Amino acid sequence: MSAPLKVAVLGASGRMGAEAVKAVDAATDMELVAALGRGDKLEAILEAGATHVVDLSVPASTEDNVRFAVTHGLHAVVGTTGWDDAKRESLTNLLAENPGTGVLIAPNFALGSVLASAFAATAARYFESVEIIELHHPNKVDAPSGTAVRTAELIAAERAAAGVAASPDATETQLDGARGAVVDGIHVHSVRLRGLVAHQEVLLGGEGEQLTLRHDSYDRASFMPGVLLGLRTVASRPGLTYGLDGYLELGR
Ligand SMILES: NC(=O)C1=CN([C@@H]2O[C@H](COP(=O)(O)OP(=O)(O)OC[C@H]3O[C@@H](n4cnc5c(N)ncnc54)[C@H](OP(=O)(O)O)[C@@H]3O)[C@@H](O)[C@H]2O)C=CC1
Ligand SMILES: O=C(O)C1=N[C@H](C(=O)O)C[C@H](O)C1
Repeated sequence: MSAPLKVAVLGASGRMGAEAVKAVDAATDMELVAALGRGDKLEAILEAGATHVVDLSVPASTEDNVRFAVTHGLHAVVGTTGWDDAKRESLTNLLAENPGTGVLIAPNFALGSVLASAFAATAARYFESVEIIELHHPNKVDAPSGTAVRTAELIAAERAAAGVAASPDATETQLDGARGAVVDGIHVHSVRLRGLVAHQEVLLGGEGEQLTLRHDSYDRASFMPGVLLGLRTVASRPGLTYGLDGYLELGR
């Protein structure tokens, strides 16, 4: 049997971080060597001998955390939101200077969510209209969700490749925001409601019909198989992988 992966969790006291600490602790092929929160020195990861980092902190700190890990040759599995095109490009350049190091940025670790986004992208070329509704707990710090942004990107890419026109919309809005945010031409609506965890619907409309693809995370345990899959795979995938779909055989 190979030696256990030595894992450090960043954002360890948060909703997701605490769940990841439990999941890593319970995995027989992993050893939790550090659990860091706000204010802890990143050098503690090195002192603990970590080979892998899980970042589940906040958008304001995730870039510094991951760049620190990569600079020291540690593989990183990242669930924190806020990784826009410019930040991912800059990270790709840093990874080129540190060959052999892998980073997975996964907007959503739930396998059902990853599949739902892939199904939505496949379906999107066959429908005239498409919009996304994401629904989350009210303590979420950002909107739209990283998952919705990623889903919109995948849908837009498929529609562009198929030469599908923009969704029809003759609306003149009376109030700013009434039609949600627009990501790559796709309207995204964000709901924040007590009692929710993480949910998304992709609405696909055609003449006389609608297809709705909905995914629900009722518990943060739903994200843990994806976190563990990421940890087990990331070292064998040097460079940056954006989306857990990159590690799954989705037949696309
Ligand atoms: N990819 C996925 O599947 C999922 C991703 N997420 C994303 O993960 C992130 C965290 O979500 P959630 O757990 O709900 O948020 P929380 O606010 O519950 O947790 C974030 C934690 O990070 C801590 N923190 C702040 N700054 C730092 C730092 N510099 N280094 C280390 N830790 C720090 C916070 O401490 P303090 O409280 O003191 O600020 C807090 O404990 C979000 O971006 C969210 O969108 C969430 C669920 C699933
Ligand atoms: O903050 C959350 O809770 C979640 N964040 C991620 C996102 O922004 O997509 C993943 C999931 O939706 C839960």
